[in-house]
Amino acid sequence: MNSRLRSVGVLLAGGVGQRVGAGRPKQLIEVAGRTIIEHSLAVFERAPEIDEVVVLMTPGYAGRVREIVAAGGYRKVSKVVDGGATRTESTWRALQALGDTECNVLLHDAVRPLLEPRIITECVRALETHEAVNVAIPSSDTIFTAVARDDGEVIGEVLDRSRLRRSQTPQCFRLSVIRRAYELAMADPGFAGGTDDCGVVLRYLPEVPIHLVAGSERNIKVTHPADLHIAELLFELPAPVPRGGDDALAGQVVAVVGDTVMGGLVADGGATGGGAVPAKTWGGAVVRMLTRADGVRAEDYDSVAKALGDVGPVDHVVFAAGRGHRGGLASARGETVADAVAAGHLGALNVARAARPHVRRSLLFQVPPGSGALHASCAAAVAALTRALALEWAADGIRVNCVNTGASPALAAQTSLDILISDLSGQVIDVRVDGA
Ligand SMILES: Nc1ccn([C@@H]2O[C@H](COP(=O)(O)OP(=O)(O)OP(=O)(O)O)[C@@H](O)[C@H]2O)c(=O)n1
Ligand SMILES: C[C@](O)(CO)[C@H](O)COP(=O)(O)O
Repeated sequence: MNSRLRSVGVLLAGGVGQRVGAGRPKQLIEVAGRTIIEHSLAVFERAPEIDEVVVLMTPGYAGRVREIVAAGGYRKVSKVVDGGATRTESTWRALQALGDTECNVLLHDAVRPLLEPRIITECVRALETHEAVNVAIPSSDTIFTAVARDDGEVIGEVLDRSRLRRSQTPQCFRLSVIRRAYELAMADPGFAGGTDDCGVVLRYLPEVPIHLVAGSERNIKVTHPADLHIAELLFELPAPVPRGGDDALAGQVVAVVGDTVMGGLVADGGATGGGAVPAKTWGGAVVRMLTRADGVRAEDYDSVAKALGDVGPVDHVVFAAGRGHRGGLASARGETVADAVAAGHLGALNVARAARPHVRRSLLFQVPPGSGALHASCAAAVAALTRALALEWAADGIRVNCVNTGASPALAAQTSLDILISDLSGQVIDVRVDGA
């Protein structure tokens, strides 16, 4: 089969969100700093496998989506179309909007904003050899049928859980296949719609096997009010970080501001004191260390801006200047508090501001180990900065992440490397403790 087909992501956002009951479509509610639909848009925009995105929006709200698309710089969005009265009708309208050229179609509930890039990758790969693909996870609950009686419901049959899966999205098809299934459905007076697109293919093209790709517990559908809170919390949970190889950063330039976290690491790589040094442990990148010994103090914006300006364009900037503190706040000296805030929080803000004109790919904040209220409040400030800045810089393709480092510089280095080469953004991640 043709593995070079275009892949079109279709965001089904035509619903009204009656069960959430917010008085407006739930996909326009903000979670973790941006609307639910924008989270979904961002995942498809960033996915290298996706060529084009089409949005089906609740009638009356297409203008709002166009504003979000323009403000966020979502260049893959080609059309914003009015959705239909049901999910099925919205899919049908999407298929009519897609033209005649064969392509892969990934139909995704816009209200599943936590879709992982890995799932898109696996779906598009599966479409190279299958015409229909669904995303599903096992059920951790026992599922049974309910039988109605006069005095209420009773259990009918307990189903074999090992064979049950919970269906998610995207549901993915060759365009000609899903279109054919829908044409047959629409011509069938007995077709009463359904709750998903795979059901339509299963019913009208039973000869087409629907291949399964592993979904994720994170990929929830915001359906009820409580799901808004769950989604908010899930956004704060670190996403899985793929493991980077030894030369993952080959050909790239990394500027590291500070050496409280990374000093030992770069020495391992053969640092010779402030210049450009090839650091094996940094995946083959050229690392520029900008340290206090060279007059670069994170709490002093001008010194950071000058140093980064002298380095010029860099692929990644790493903030490694925070100083971890331990002990109770009440007994801390004034200078200790000022030092923690200056080097940690203010330093992170300064490095971000100074890095912006030069950084091409990502900014990583490294939070050193520490304990107590002083340390926790500085770490929380950097975490909040990470999430907010990731949204501010997303339109320019610059990712922002944070790693809570542990005692081992080697593990901090590996986790940091993994984050730099990933496509994660807005993530606050604890260092890998397993070294895996
Ligand atoms: N006419 C419709 C109905 C639903 N959807 C989309 O299908 C996805 C899953 O549907 P659901 O969770 O049921 O959303 P709503 O229909 O908005 O919710 P409710 O049933 O509570 O009104 C959502 O992204 C929703 O916007 C759609 O595109 N067109
Ligand atoms: C497509 C779906 O998300 C798969 O689980 C689900 O069937 C949508 O159902 P809804 O009733 O439209 O929310």
